[in-house]
Amino acid sequence: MPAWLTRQRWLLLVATAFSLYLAVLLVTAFRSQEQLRDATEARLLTDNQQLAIVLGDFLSDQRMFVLNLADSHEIETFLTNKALGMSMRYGLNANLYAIEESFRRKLSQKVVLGTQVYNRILYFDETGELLVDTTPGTKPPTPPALAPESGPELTIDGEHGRIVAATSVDYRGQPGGTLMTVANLALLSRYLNSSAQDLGMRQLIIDDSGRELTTRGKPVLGGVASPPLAALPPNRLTRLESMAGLSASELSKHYDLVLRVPIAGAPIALVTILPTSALYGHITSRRFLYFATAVPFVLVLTAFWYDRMRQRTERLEADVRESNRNREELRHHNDALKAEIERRETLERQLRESQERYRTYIEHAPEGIFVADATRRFIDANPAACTMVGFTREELVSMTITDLAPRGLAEEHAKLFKAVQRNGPREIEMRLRRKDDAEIIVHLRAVALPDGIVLGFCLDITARKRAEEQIHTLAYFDPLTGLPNRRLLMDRLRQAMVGSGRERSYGALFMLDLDHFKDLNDTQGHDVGDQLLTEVATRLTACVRRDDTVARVGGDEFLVVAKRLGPDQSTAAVQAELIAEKVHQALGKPYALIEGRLAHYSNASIGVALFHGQEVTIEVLLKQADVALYQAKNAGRDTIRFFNPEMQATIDARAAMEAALRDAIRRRELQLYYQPQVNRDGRITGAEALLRWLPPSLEPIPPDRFIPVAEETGLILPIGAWALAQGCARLAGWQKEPATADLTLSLNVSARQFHQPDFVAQVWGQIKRFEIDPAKLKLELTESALIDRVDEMIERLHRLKGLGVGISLDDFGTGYSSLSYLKRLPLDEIKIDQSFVRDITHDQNDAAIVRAILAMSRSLGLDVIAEGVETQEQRAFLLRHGCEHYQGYLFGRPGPIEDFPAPLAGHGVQPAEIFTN
Ligand SMILES: Nc1nc2c(ncn2[C@@H]2O[C@@H]3COP(=O)(O)O[C@H]4[C@@H](O)[C@H](n5cnc6c(=O)[nH]c(N)nc65)O[C@@H]4COP(=O)(O)O[C@H]3[C@H]2O)c(=O)[nH]1
Repeated sequence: MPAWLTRQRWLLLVATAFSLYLAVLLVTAFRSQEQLRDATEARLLTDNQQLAIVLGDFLSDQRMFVLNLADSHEIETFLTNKALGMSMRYGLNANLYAIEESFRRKLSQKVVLGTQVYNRILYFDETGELLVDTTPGTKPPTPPALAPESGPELTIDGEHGRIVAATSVDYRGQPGGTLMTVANLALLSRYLNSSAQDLGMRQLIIDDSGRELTTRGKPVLGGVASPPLAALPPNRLTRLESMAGLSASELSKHYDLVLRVPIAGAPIALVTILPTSALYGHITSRRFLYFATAVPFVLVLTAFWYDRMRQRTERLEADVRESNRNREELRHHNDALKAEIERRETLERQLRESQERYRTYIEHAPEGIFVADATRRFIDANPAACTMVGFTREELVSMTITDLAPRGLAEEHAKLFKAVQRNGPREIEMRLRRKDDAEIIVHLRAVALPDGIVLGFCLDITARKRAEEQIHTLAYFDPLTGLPNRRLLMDRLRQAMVGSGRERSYGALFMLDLDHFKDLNDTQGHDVGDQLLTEVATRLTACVRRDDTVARVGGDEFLVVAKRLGPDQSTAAVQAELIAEKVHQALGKPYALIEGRLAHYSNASIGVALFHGQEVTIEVLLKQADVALYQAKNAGRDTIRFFNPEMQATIDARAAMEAALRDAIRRRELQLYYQPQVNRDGRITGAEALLRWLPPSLEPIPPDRFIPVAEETGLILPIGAWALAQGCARLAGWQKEPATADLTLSLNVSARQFHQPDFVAQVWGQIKRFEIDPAKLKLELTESALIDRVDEMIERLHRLKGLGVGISLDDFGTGYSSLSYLKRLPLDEIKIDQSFVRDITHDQNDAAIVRAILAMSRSLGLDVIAEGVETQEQRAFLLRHGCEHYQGYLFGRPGPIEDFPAPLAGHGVQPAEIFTN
């Protein structure tokens, strides 16, 4: 079945076919019914015409009858006698009597349908006198004036219900009077179809005024003339409703059709009125047929219309569904669009706000912010940037980044710019040229943006850099000779030892001491002594290779580190001896002091210790050189001595020290001394706990002697743990008394102790154990404790800070820290080393270092405490330059807690047993 032939279509087709079939049937029926209708009408007409002929014949008989009477021999006899002059009395009356008798006979003879046709026969003479009357007694009708030779005249007298026929009597060309017959008008009704009434039809005869003359049964018109009936077109079936005057008449209530057939020879007509049903009752009504014919078409049309409507409805429904779906989609799209618009508006608003916010940040940012496009041309700069380089914003936007480069650095700046564009953010320190041609150092953070734009955040670190450089120079170089000082020497020596191990070659440490230098100083003064030291430095430097190190580590003490002396000990020893000899000779030459006016001869004692990698620690190596120097001096000065196995005795002494320390620990000969720390008003704010070895019946052994041994041997770990517990116990005691509750306690932590992985846990354990306020505990760390595994140590410091403990950086200035490194440490306090404080009032360098440290600490927001303050001058100097915390003999020496100023001494809490071995 094809797709288009759906169930509905199938039904439609069947309905159409059936309807067409029905239509054909109906048309056929319609046509046959029409024929039947025509035939019925024709028969009705024929019937009526035949009846009219019969009636016409009847009337014609009347004429003939009167004509025949006029020609009767009785009348002729009469007229002849009359013409002969016979008088009435004697003959004519007899003739008239004969006429009358003859007439009477004729009357009775003329019978139609069993009824006598004529009622009366009358004969008038030519004057109009009635001669013969078959029915005397009633008023005779008036004879009409007939023209001679004219035929008989027939008058229908509806009023009197008679048909009067009159003819003139002609006697040999002379008028012989008038003869009249009167017939019963009702006789005509006898001819009318009696069965018509049964069929619902009525037949009547009307005159030319429309008056009803005869009727069978009840009169139809009720005696009233109906002119429209008389005016009906003859022999045609006419609908009453179409006729003026009849359409609304009483007649039209019962009848629909009328047929008038004129009757020949008289002014009358036969009228048949009938209802449609009487004529067409057996014929299916045309309306029905129309209707029946129309039904299939209507059905088909309806079906088609229905199908169309159904299709349109389906289409409409589909459209509606589609449109609903579209509307739904549209609504979704609309909602999504609205949400998107709202989201974008919010974003735009946020963007605007954020742009304004960022613009404000940028405008007020302390950092200089430069923006350059892909061609390196500045397109924006904030006020801080303009201030930094001295150009206005308008001037800057007409410049490129290389215009800010100092002479010779343009290419480097351009390269950096390209590198940022290619590889992303860069952080670098660089130099810039100001408008006044001054150079500044900036810390630049450059980031690349889309479209090649580069954003640069600059911090002017010129002042800091200068201070740093100054600190560095002052901290690592001997200001008199320009040689590295002890700190730098230690660093170089450590590097040399590491390098020696890596390169598998020996190196040597030379320790020199000028013989009798003190004498020169004392006799000629410090200036001359300084001249000698400067010259010694020059000669020493000339004796060694460029990458060897010559350092001045004390008044007349010099150290030389020589590297790469050979792969084996003997070669190295030879090389070292050569160098020592060379030095010895160089230093032994005369010195022209005081501008050549004083010739001075000086010798040096030299101790040499070879090293190979890190077979011994740096401290041991120094000790070895020291021992060798000691030997040289003992040997009468001006000599060179190598450290040798015999010198091992000194080392052994160290081992003995370790053993003694172990015993001391066991015997609990260690004790914490407390040295007060004060503020600018001299009020005690806390104390530093310092370890003391107190052997019975001997002088206390200072920590400088036993702590290095403890560190080397690892004994510092239990000692440090004990000191921590002891310190916390002391703090707990202080916390109990209002007078001491605010005191802080600084505890020294050695590098080895700090490097223990569980160190933070140990500290926390003691804090919990003694329930102390962690903020009152300060841990003092030296820079050397933080040099290895920097990130891990910084993270550990952060965890300590997280406990609430304070962190103090001990011996500041003696280490190697750069400011940028220090910035990363979470410090609370910096402790200026006593070596700087000692000569602060008369040594410009130390004073400058201390000033720089104080300024730097201020900028980093750190507290500063100066240690080793012994004099009021030192305190005054420090106070003047912003140092507000002090520690030193001026305020109190380290001592047992009992010596601590009352009432601060009392109330200690004894920790439990501390030593495990
Ligand atoms: N000339 C002079 N010296 C002053 C003055 N004021 C204080 N001092 C001394 O300076 C040193 C300060 O301690 P430090 O720098 O931490 O230096 C300490 C510290 O590094 C270490 N040390 C002391 N106790 C401990 C401890 O419990 N554990 C660890 N790991 N090291 C400790 O031993 C070093 C030396 O300690 P001490 O001999 O007690 O020496 C102490 C102290 O007595 C002064 O006005 N003039």
